[in-house]
Order: sequence, then structure tokens, then C-alpha cells
Amino acid sequence: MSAVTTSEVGHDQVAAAAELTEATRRLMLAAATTDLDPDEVRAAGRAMDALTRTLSARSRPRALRAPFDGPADARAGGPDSPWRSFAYNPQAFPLEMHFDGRSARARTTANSLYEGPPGLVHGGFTAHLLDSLLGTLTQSLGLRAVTATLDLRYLAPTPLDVPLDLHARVVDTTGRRTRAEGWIEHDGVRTVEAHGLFIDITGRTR
Ligand SMILES: CCCCCCCCCC(=O)SCCNC(=O)CCNC(=O)[C@H](O)C(C)(C)COP(=O)(O)OP(=O)(O)OC[C@H]1O[C@@H](n2cnc3c(N)ncnc32)[C@H](O)[C@@H]1OP(=O)(O)O
Repeated sequence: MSAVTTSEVGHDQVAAAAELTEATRRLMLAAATTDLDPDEVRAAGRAMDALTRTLSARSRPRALRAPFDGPADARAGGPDSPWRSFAYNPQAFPLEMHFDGRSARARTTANSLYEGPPGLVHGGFTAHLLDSLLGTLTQSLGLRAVTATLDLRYLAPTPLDVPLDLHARVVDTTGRRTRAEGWIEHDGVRTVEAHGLFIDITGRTR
């Protein structure tokens, strides 16, 4: 089976995969928002299919992913050492996270690919962002835990195309249970908050 974690492949291959992922995101946004004529749109689609055939000549069974201890390594580097989530998977919403003690923060901007209500971020994507931030924060603390519950409160609309600040902190850990909370804010206004329960799965084989 081909390697699926970045620790198993060469540094340059990892860098190339990250560049391709960013290029794919730019392509997805351009495809979603293009206003070219139909013939030009179809020609672009054929060019993309040709590229798909090129890339598919040799595939991994899964998208390339970072090793489990990547966030903990970033955390050890301090708040100025960022962790980039979903650097190799264009489908997911990436975040550049900074860990500080039992807290994490990130700043991002959601573009049209993440639209729900007109001009606003889809609630599923804000849930994705908060689950990522809370889950990766617990992972950065060395906990091998998965989300058991994620309670969300959508307090105000979350706008597209403006900076969003995300915050998270671990509340407590008792036995296998870790509680974490987080929120998204724009311009000082909290738009979504989340409370999550993460259960340690150490020892589980899958
Ligand atoms: C490998 C780690 C990589 C980390 C990546 C970062 C995470 C990214 C965030 C995610 O997207 S994770 C993916 C989404 N989550 C899942 O797929 C989890 C699916 N659910 C499960 O696998 C199991 O249901 C779970 C591990 C959560 C619990 O199953 P167990 O059989 O291990 O739990 P068990 O029934 O023994 O209960 C353990 C404790 O958790 C509590 N618990 C379990 N599920 C609960 C729940 N849903 N609500 C409240 N409490 C819950 C339970 O009461 C108990 O508490 P106590 O220890 O105090 O007795």
C-alpha cells in the first residue's frame, strides 16, 4: 500500500502536495465563480479532465495526511509555530492554528466555496472549523481522542470574505473524557460557539 502520512514520503513530495492542494483550491473557487461563455467553460472542463487523468496515473489509497503527533510537535514550538490543518486535502477547510497552553487560535477567511445563506458561511462549514480546532487542540495535547458530541450555537450570521477569528480551549479532562469549547468571531462579534466532548480511544484498534 502506498504511503498516506507525510512522515512516510520525502520532504519535496510533501511540499509539492501542499502546493498542489492550494492550486486545487484556487481552481475550485475559479470553477465555482467563472462567468466565461459556455464553450470556454466546457473547454476548461475538458482540460481539467485531462489533468485528472495525469494525476490519477499513480494514486494513494487515501489523501495524504499529517502524522498524529504533528500538532503536538507544532505546540512544542510555541504560539509562533503554526500548525496547518488539511494541508493536503483540498476538500477540507484549512486552518493555520496556533497553540498556547491549553488554548488554540486561528484566523481565516471563508470564500464563496463555503457559502450557505447568500453572503454567509454555511453552518456545516463553521461546525467543521470548530470541530477541527477543538479536535486538533486535544490532539496537540497528546490525547488520542475523537468527538463524541459537538453542541453548536449559531448566535449571529458568519459573513464570507472577511477575517474570522477562531478560539478554543480545553475545559477539563476526566478519565477518558475531555471537554473543550470554542467560538468564531468577526469584528468582535461572536457568531458561533461550540462545546465538545472528546473521548480517548487509546487502545482501540480502529
Ligand atoms: C486517532 C485520533 C485522531 C484525532 C483527530 C482529531 C479529531 C477530529 C474530530 C473528528 O472529526 S473525530 C470523528 C467524529 N467522531 C467519531 O467518529 C466518533 C464516533 N464514536 C465513537 O467512536 C464512540 O462512540 C466513542 C469513542 C465516542 C465512545 O465509544 P466507547 O465505546 O469507547 O465509549 P464508552 O461507551 O466506553 O464510553 C466512554 C466514556 O465516554 C462517554 N461517552 C461516550 N459517548 C458519549 C456521548 N456521545 N455523549 C456523552 N458521553 C459519551 C461515556 O459515558 C463514558 O464515560 P465514563 O468514562 O465517564 O463512563
